[in-house]
Amino acid sequence: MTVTSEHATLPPELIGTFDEIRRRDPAEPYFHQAVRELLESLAPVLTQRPDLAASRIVERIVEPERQIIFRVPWQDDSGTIHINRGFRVEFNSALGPYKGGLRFHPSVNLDTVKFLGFEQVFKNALTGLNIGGAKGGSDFDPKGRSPSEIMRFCQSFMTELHRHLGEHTDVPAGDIGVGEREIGYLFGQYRRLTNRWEAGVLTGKGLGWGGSPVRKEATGYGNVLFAAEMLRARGEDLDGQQVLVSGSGNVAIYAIEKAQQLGAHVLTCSDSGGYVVDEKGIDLALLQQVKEVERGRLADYAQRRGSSATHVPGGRVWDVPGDVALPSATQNEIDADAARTLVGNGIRAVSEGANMPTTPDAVRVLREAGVAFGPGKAANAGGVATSLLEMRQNATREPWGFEYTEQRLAEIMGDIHSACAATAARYDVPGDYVTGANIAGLERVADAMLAQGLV
Ligand SMILES: NC(=O)C1=CN([C@@H]2O[C@H](COP(=O)(O)OP(=O)(O)OC[C@H]3O[C@@H](n4cnc5c(N)ncnc54)[C@H](O)[C@@H]3O)[C@@H](O)[C@H]2O)C=CC1
Ligand SMILES: O=C(O)CCC(=O)C(=O)O
Repeated sequence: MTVTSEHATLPPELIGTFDEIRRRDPAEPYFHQAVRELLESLAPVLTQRPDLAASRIVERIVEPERQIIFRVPWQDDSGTIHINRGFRVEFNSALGPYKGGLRFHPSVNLDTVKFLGFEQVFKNALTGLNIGGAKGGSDFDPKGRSPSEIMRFCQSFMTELHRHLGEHTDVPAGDIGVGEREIGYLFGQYRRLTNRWEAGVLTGKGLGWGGSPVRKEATGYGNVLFAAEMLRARGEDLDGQQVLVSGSGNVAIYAIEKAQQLGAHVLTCSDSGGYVVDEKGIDLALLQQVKEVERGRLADYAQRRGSSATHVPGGRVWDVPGDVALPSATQNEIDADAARTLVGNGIRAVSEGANMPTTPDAVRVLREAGVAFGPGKAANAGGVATSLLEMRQNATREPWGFEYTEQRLAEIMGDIHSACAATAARYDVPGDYVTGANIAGLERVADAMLAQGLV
């Protein structure tokens, strides 16, 4: 083994493990990035827990339990046949049934799904609940497709995937391009194929047929609650802060709502066509009308909002000065250059609503500048945690109210923040939420695996 500068940040005993991952799956850069980020945090726990190395827990944890790749044929409205590819990576079920969302986006490939599934394992462990980790999706592009095309695609996707699912086996939910509408089509097809009303097999369902209050809001709300906890630990709060949000989908919209409820001034949001800066603060009702109801573009928001809002085609929200950044669109959307701009503009906290939105170099820039940094596996865990609350309501057939469910979410986010902070302090890196989240998540999964024999 040749040790190179690329290995400098890895614990020496894990260099071989990391090289082996790259040798086996050389075309998976996102997965390598996610694994490296975890391994870089593990030196202190490996020193204190020699049982982990002896049982080769890290080598086992980086290998998915199962990867499913399948053909998804479907017909568009004009009768043309399309063939997409479907994926489900069932990464780890030591803590409970596989759990994690489905992403429909043309960029989806095995690498994307694998990195997301890997992150999901530790995120789900951090919730303190009994859920394993998985992720799935397809390279299907829903943009511009009619509702009946979306329905036919979902039906074809589920026709293959259903044999791998079950409320005690694997429970998907939404992610990019998959919301309540798509979950409805997927559930309908699952029910037809299995002849079972098995509500707990999918989460993110509609409220009238087994969904949970607050699931739709949970990821965005949870991320803002996590950011508020990080600020509180520094003697600050969100009231009056200038907040930058990227994205304008599910996570972004409900992050904006909760930040505004807590007194923040949300200046920005974005989509793949560009971003909006609104000096009066984002008008949530208008944003929801444009994005959730009309499924339109942000340029329409700026046009209808009047003089307070500017639409900037292309570009990035991170050039706008602000106090708190909530990246809520997609992976690697804050690079080192954007991070330096944020730091130069006086950013005080960055909390990841999206999965892996900050590149490793950018994370280093932020941490070295003393910015409070909430990694996605902790900060955006409110969505999956509320999915578990949905499954709980499905199992008992007892629906909860909005306020009660939101209170449970707030408690879970507070507990996740405390677990990360306490673990960071225990390993002599107080305030380092990355190390805290990685070690706390890994230890919970590892302990379950050790208790279950050679799994
Ligand atoms: N929906 C959920 O419960 C959870 C979602 N997440 C993560 O949050 C992020 C956003 O997901 P959702 O809001 O659910 O999806 P969504 O489909 O509702 O919205 C995605 C947003 O990101 C933007 N976007 C996507 N790809 C982009 C690209 N390549 N360039 C620029 N903008 C892009 C879209 O324009 C849209 O505004 C993803 O990283 C997802 O994995 C994390 C935890 C839970
Ligand atoms: O609610 C879920 O099961 C999964 C949410 C998700 O995909 C995520 O946390 O990234």
